[in-house]
Amino acid sequence: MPAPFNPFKHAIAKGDLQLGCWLGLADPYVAEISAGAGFDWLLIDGEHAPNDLRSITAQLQVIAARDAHAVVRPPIGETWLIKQLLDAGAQTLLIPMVESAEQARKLVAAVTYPPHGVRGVGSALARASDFSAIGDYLTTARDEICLLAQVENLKGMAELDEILAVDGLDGVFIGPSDLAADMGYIGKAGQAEVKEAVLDAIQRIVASGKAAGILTLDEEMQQKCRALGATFIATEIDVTLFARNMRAAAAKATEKLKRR
Ligand SMILES: O=C(O)C(=O)C[C@H](O)[C@@H](O)CO
Repeated sequence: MPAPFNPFKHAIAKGDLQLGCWLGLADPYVAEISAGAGFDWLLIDGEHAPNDLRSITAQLQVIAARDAHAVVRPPIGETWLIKQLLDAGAQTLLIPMVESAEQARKLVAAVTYPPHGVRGVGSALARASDFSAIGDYLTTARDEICLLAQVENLKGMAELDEILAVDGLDGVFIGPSDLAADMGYIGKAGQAEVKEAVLDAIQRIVASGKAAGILTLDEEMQQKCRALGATFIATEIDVTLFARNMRAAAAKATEKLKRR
């Protein structure tokens, strides 16, 4: 029996749009609710949210029971951390702060078993192999792993063409917030110069034949990125959705019931 089919990997390879939501509340209950909401993919954020291997695993478990696909972002693209996340059952990884082809090649090696890569063999213990129930996991896992690189600073943008030429990399995600900061517009991802750089990068990624992705709450940017051929677009963030609605609810109740 082979490794589980990765619908997200094959969908973005065909150019099929996959709509996603960022999960930063770092809770399996929220992940389960989100997984039933109708998004195609959910980003479990280990970079900016209070996630660790156990909380990421718990979210992988609940999402697996629904139709959404889990994408995991580690805080950094370290080989040992990638090994742990893949063994925990993550099949799609979004690696932040990729800024060179050499770095991208090391990431490809980290998700590939020897002799072509350096992923450590531990499938006997791993949720990824259904605890050894998937007999052909070791020889089929790589075919269903989707590796995505985040390019989100000026160095990475300058190296984008070389990064796109790396075999084994499925797609490139442009991070508008970090890119804006490195361009000198911190907190201003909507700055015209930033938007122009993002759209140019999306166009180059699509032209290279790899999948292009982004997270943007700006509906105009979502439409423009899709029009350029972006296939994995995150349109919401659970933290901002929750915080915004909680504040609005408190204000509404205060307005109606408590005259200060
Ligand atoms: O740079 C970006 O934009 C991203 O990588 C997304 C952010 O990390 C995410 O936390 C939303 O701000």
